[in-house]
Amino acid sequence: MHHPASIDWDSARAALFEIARARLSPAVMTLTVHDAIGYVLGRDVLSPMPVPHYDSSAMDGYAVAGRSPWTLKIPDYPDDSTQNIHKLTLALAAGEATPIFTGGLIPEGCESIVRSEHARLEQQDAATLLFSEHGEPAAGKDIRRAGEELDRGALLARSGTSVTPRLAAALAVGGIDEVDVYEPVGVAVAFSGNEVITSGVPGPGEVRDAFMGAVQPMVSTLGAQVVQSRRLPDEAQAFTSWLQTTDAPVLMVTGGSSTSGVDMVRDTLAEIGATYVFESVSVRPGHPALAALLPGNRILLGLPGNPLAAYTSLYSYLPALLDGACQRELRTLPTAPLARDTQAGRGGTALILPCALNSGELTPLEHRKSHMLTAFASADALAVVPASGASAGELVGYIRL
Ligand SMILES: Nc1nc2c(c(=O)[nH]1)N[C@H]1C(S)=C(S)[C@@H](COP(=O)(O)OP(=O)(O)OC[C@H]3O[C@@H](n4cnc5c(N)ncnc54)[C@H](O)[C@@H]3O)O[C@H]1N2
Ligand code: MOO
Repeated sequence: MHHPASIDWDSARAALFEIARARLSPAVMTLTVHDAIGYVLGRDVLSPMPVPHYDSSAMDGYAVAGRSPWTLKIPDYPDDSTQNIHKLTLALAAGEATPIFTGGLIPEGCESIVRSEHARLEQQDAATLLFSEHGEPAAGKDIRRAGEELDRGALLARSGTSVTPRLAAALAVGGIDEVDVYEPVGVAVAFSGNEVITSGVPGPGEVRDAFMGAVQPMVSTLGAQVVQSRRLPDEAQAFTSWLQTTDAPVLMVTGGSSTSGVDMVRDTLAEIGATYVFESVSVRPGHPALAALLPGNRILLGLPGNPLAAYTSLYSYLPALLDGACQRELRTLPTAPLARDTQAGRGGTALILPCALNSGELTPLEHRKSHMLTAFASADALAVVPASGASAGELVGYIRL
């Protein structure tokens, strides 16, 4: 029996990242900033203006010039309270003041702001005089300057960045209406397993499907899009024809990946002229996971049939593939300390463990064998424990779920 060469988990991710970067090039489309939420920027976004774009008051109060007391000048405010009064200003000479609101345009001649709670007004003959109860304000006090956050033409967001609602808000403030984003990478998924049933309580020798219906939203959470999803019989010819005729940049199959010689995926790959990106990974669960380059610059991800192994593999490899496709850096994992000593996997491999993440600490959950899903269902993160194992308190990388 052929024993496929295993590579370590980091190398598997790096190899997939490289092949996706070289072979996939998702199209770029233009969307409004808010429709672009959930997509990945396909081009840098430069600021069309300085941010903030004008000098404004940071406080409600009075714009002043020169030293106190200041003679108050009041603009003609419109009766219509829906009007924008932020633009209504009166130029100031030394010794003058005018009311201003937070965000109001700084009038010509203004040197600083006296906050309303520090202001005292006194009527003297026809004039209203303004005094500051906080002493003379320093020059520039409570004035927010144009460009203090970004210069005109500065990078607002880099290509490859995911558009979150937070980024959309920052882009809108920067005066951006539309951005260029990558079309999500299309993923065709095939689920194998003649023993799999799709409804009801399974009898002995049958299993209820762990994938269909869950993989699709998971793939979109990870930033790609399922474009086709089907069941395949455990039959080499059906699998070969699916591989040959499916026109999607990424193909993903669950099950049939085992290295025992009774599973169909590996036998078929050589036949259709595929080359392995990796054949097997030194990690548990999920060592039979594989990736291959198919004719036509398509990439196949073979996920093991055991449900937890399939999902840990999906979360391990699809993000690396998408980082490559979107021409950005391969993401590095955040780290956190393990709550207890953890041994390496059987045969000295790395381990991927469903964990709770509490107070910054990763606690491995019970029921995490590769055919079990309850720990994964409630986990906050998948910890990646190195092949050497890790002691309590040691930092390990993790994937946030
Ligand atoms: N002799 C060996 N046997 C196995 C090895 C090995 O190295 N030598 N590896 C084991 C490991 S580890 C895994 S993981 C699995 C990989 O199996 P396959 O990818 O070939 O998947 P299947 O054999 O089709 O299924 C395995 C397991 O998963 C269940 N399954 C499959 N699809 C579904 C589904 N949609 N929903 C729920 N459960 C599913 C299937 O019934 C099996 O129980 O091989 C080990 N064996
Ligand atoms: O490695 Mo298997 O993938 O343990 O379940």
